[in-house]
Amino acid sequence: MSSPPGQLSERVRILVVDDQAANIVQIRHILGTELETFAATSGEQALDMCLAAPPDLVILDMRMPGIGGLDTCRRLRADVRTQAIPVIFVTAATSPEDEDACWLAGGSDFVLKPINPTTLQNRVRAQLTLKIQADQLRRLAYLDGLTGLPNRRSFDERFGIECRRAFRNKTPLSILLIDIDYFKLYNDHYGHIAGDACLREIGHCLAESILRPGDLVARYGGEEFVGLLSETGHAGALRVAQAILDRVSQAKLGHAASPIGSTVAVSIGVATRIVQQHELVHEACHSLLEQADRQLYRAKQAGRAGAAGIELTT
Ligand SMILES: Nc1nc2c(ncn2[C@@H]2O[C@H](COP(=O)(O)OP(=O)(O)OP(=O)(O)O)[C@@H](O)[C@H]2O)c(=O)[nH]1
Repeated sequence: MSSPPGQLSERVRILVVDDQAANIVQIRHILGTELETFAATSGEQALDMCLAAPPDLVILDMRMPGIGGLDTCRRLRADVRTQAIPVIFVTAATSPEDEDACWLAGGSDFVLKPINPTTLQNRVRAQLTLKIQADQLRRLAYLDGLTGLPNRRSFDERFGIECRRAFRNKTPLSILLIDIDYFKLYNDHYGHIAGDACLREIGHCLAESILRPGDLVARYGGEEFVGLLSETGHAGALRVAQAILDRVSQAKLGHAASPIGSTVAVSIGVATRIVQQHELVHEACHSLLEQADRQLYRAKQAGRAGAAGIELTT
């Protein structure tokens, strides 16, 4: 399959799902070797594969034993981890009801059997082009352009999800607010371009210190970053804060204008809480952020280059 220049240059992965091995072979042959294809022979297997490593496109046989193509598509759409994967149905059915069922299940397009190779190639190309563009937009919307870390919007969305999870499971949730010390003086002394490079370097230090898969580190705004540590009690959060202080200190980024030392340092405010049954989740989480901000202020007042924390038990 030859792709339009510049459109499908990324290495894309396509999952072909059909209970008949011969159909899988035919589709893979039509798509050629330029695109990476892999196969599943049931809806159940396809769902597992999509969760383990989401493909860029699923080509799905409508009628299969087990959960079938329509149900497989519905389940992909119902899960946030897989809902953005486009699905092209392959179907022998031609009635308007069957067509409708494909769209209603969340299909992006469909191709009739017997498969016309050119039709399949063109529809695959169209869906992949849209998917790549949508991925790029998502990246722009959710990543901070300067540091490459998740941005404030990513944090806000994840914070809401983690607050509700912490409330359901009665597990502690910790927030770290991290602020570069005397960053205005850094900018004044070295200039804004060096300031931007410093922000990138600190972002890198944070990403290396906040390591658990469920954790998130994001740029909160300006020279402030935020760490979200799910299922983490106060002692654990203070340990992560110390790891950040150590990592930033090891980076030895010169700060000749700093009143407190010769290298860039950060201050960290830490707050931990278990959301109680009687509380409104939204308010409890808002107060967690507020408390982390107060602790950051305390860390600054205490001389900077350190952390202050509070464990909230209401
Ligand atoms: N280079 C650069 N500077 C930024 C960016 N965002 C915010 N800043 C600067 O960060 C500085 C923050 O200064 P302040 O809030 O006064 O705090 P500070 O100098 O770090 O002092 P303390 O926080 O009290 O230790 C300001 O000079 C902002 O212009 C950015 O994206 N790039």
